[in-house]
Amino acid sequence: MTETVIVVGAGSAGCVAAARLSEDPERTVILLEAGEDRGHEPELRSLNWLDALGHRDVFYPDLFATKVQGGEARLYQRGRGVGGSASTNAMLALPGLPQDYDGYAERYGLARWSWSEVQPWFAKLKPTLVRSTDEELTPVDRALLDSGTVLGLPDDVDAYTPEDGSARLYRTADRRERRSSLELWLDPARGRGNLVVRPNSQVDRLLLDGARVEGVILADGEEIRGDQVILCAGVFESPCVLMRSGVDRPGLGRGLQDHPAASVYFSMKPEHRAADRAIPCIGSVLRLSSSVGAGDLHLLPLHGELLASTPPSHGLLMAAVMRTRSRGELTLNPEHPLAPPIVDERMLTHPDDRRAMREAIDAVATVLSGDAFSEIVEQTFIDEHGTPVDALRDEEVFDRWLSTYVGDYFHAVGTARMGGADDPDAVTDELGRVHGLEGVSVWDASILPEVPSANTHLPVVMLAERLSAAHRSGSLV
Ligand SMILES: Cc1cc2nc3c(=O)[nH]c(=O)nc-3n(C[C@H](O)[C@H](O)[C@H](O)COP(=O)(O)OP(=O)(O)OC[C@H]3O[C@@H](n4cnc5c(N)ncnc54)[C@H](O)[C@@H]3O)c2cc1C
Repeated sequence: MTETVIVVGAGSAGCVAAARLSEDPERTVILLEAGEDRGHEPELRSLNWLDALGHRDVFYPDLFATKVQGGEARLYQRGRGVGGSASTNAMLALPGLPQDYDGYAERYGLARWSWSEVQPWFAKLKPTLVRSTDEELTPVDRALLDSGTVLGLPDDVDAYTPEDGSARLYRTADRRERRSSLELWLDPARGRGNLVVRPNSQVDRLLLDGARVEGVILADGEEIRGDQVILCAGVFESPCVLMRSGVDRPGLGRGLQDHPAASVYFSMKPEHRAADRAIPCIGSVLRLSSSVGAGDLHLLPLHGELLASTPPSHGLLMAAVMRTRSRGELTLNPEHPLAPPIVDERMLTHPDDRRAMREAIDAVATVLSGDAFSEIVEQTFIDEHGTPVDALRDEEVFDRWLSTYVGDYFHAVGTARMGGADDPDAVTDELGRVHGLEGVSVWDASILPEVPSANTHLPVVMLAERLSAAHRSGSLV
């Protein structure tokens, strides 16, 4: 054996990294995961995301985030266990827009992460996805697919292209079950003699000899030695492992971005109330542009029995701002450094983000009053008091509502971002190697410098695929 690589965290990125790196029989790969190995339980395989969402044992119970300044800290959903968030997410798969990646090149000097560089990698991932068929659409999906025209946009465009309009979603699934990082990458690799998968192994910090990393130290004190450590512990934990190891780059933990999202609920007319648990509960999206960005808003529908806190037999339209300028940060919990960090998202602090959200909610109201939704919707409401969506026309009501109800879209990135060594806010170089240390890299959502205009699983898989290839060849291809 010539090299031992320790991969920390078995989620979207870690499953890909461990599988790809262990293709070389000369390399030993040890995949360490804090949670259990239960990614094959039926709830996590189900095509209906609500089954996974209801399986609380596979989420971190104690990760909280303050969404907006002055607001309460609320639970942040994050998958825990082999499969990570890739086994608990809603399976929606989008690559993002050319301007997202061209922005990485322009604003952060990351020319090798421009759209022309990443597009071929997204093209290779497309055959692993399925696109919603007519049979898989809920009544709410069908109404949304007919609603682009209400906003002057085309209906039923291809979501994998940058065009605005209503679109059927692609999913990390086949026609029967989830097919994500665990199923497509890690499972086929598990029989290899040079790959060890260790659940219930939370990494505390790096094992260091000066600036040279020699392995990791687990929370129970066990030392595991290796030549390279690749952190894939996710946007909240990879920076914490570095912080607990004494890394103090100014940008570490800063630069956190997510998509702010807020939902308008509605009760359905009786003939549309039954949601079939077997079909995916989200099958479409409507992409549009605000006055501050192109393709920067998503309207996403959901149909079915949602959360315990909301009435059954209803649906919602969620408005999400997909290009954001606001940034938050995370810090270690001073009393319990091994517990989840303190997360302050500071969403909507930038006026453009607030303006984009205003326009997104106006678009929701317009769509809900169009013919397609009037056919199926009985009543709209924006809170537990049954306040109708029209109340949001008032700016004061709108701001109060946002401060209480705006959430994230589970798409956090940016807490250990890529950039040059002379860029004080950069934590890693363009290959994910941590500046100032030798032998440790970050390959997960933490290193994306801005949140792309997409649900983040597929961009993270693209990142891990590309960095795995670079690890083999020595440079980005
Ligand atoms: C509820 C939910 C719904 C989502 N829906 C979608 C969607 O539909 N489409 C989409 O594209 N994206 C979606 N996302 C976002 C997407 O899943 C994430 O962006 C992506 O999975 C992040 O990948 P990652 O590898 O960075 O982290 P993760 O997949 O979160 O993996 C990190 C792993 O590291 C482990 N870990 C953490 N700390 C340690 C430690 N110290 N030692 C060892 N292991 C550790 C964790 O337990 C976890 O398994 C959703 C996310 C959630 C939570």
